[in-house]
Amino acid sequence: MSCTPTTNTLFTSTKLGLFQLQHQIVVSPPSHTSMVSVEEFYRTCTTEGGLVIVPFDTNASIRRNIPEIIHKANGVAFCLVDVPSCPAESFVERIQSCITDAISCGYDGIELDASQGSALQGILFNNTEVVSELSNILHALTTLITDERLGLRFSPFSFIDGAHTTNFLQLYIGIIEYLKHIHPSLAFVHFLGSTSFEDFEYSQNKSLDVFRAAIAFPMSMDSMDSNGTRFISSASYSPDAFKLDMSTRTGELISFSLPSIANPDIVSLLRQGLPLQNLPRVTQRLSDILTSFKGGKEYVFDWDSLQREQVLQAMQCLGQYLGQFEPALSYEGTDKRVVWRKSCWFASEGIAYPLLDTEHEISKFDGDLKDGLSGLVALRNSEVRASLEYLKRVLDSTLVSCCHAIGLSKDLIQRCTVRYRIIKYVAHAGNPGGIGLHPDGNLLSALITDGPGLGVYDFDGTYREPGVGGTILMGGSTLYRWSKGTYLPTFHDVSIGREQKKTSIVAFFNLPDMEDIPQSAGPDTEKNSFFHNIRVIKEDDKSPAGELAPLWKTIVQRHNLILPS
Ligand SMILES: O=C(O)CCC(=O)C(=O)O
Ligand SMILES: [Fe+2]
Repeated sequence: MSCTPTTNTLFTSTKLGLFQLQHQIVVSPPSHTSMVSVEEFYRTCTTEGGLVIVPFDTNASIRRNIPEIIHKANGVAFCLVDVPSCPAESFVERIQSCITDAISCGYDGIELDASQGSALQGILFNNTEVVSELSNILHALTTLITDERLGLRFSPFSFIDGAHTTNFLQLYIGIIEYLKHIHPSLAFVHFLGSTSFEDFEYSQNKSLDVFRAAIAFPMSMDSMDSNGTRFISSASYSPDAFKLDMSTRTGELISFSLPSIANPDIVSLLRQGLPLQNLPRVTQRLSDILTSFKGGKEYVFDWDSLQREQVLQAMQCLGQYLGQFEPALSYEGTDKRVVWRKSCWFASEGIAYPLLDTEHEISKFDGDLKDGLSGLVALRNSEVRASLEYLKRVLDSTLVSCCHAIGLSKDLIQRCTVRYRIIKYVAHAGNPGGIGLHPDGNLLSALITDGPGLGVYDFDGTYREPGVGGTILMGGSTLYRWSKGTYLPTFHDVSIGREQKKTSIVAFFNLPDMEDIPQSAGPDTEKNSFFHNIRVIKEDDKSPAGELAPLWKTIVQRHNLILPS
């Protein structure tokens, strides 16, 4: 991740509302990361006279200190305000009090958060009159702050209550038109085109051009002047993307969120064309994932206590919902074991995309349609949907880290799809049962389970039972094939006792079907792509003479297994 030193307009002085900035890079650390010390971060953040956006901190003494630290480094400090889960009736009052407080702490301006998960986004998009609702809210704030000190943050590609509002493009264009006409001196609009997960930002790979163009109109995008409302974009930029010279093309400000945490001197690194670092914790995790997958072992992402509580609550909700299903027999594994289970599945176009909710869309996925249709019915239950969306976020976040670890290209990650199966195991007519030993037939699986039963069989002969306590990541047989044997699939089974009940959710992350896929660099230098055909892979996985045969042989030998023929 390095590039030649840049001399583009990114590093020229520019106006933002009342302020003169020394460059066009915006530092906007996310609020959810556990920073070692918030104050320490801003102390080491070399703003070089740029804009720094600071999430509103509930700790009053931190709130008071940060603007002064930023001002000492010649920066301009805006405070990002949101009142999480605030009901619509008290929103204006609560946000007014945050703004008053932030101004008294010495912030130069305010960024109102209307991005995914914010109270304002919820209020606006649950309202049929989005623009008039926004107009009322902004009107109530003008007594506290002038437009020149105010910005707004949006994430247009995110979803609300599980789906995009049907006409979201028109809605955002409507908002921009309104802002241009009624609040022409608004400092900026900040559009996010990426989602922040625990370790990495995930680009939605959708262009923000339509919003850029709406702000610039009637001028063209590349002649956007710096006097009016500025456009700030945030789209998981890496220094490589700077070769595109975005800022020169559009005159916009470029915002960095998650990468700034590990690189508080990001402005100077970008100026010098130096690579950005990952946090030491992330670097260590990527290396541990690689080691695990090279040995065919699972990798577990631990939960903190809050996450554990939320995960188990969501799992309980899914378990209860599945309780009403008719049980069905699982497929026969290699060892002919079967288990009664209640199950359905959900699909999404990819990481950070909404769960699909039409039969037409899910029918393209590799999975039995009957269970897929049960999934569509489940999504109509708002509690179930909320639990699924929460778990999807947890699972997606671990998948993103694994993709980085195994070196899946940005483009290829975007083309992969995910199917989420929820399973409740029930006693098999009073008899113990299970799912036979197998590797999953896809690229990567992320699994959360609320009880014991999962067993992992290592190539070195060790057996482990990773259970409740973390998100379990396993390589599949497609990862083995795609990586030309560099990563081994994780062989596992499920054993369910007489009285035992357990609920699991498995995210099956896979390459696009029936397409040529570029392969990772491996020992075979001649063949750099392979044709991915799920059906052929699944057949070959089961065949005693297939590509997995030597792997089966090792597992059977090392674990002294006798598989029924
Ligand atoms: O439920 C579990 O613990 C594992 C499920 C599994 O291996 C599968 O569905 O492929
Ligand atoms: Fe499995």
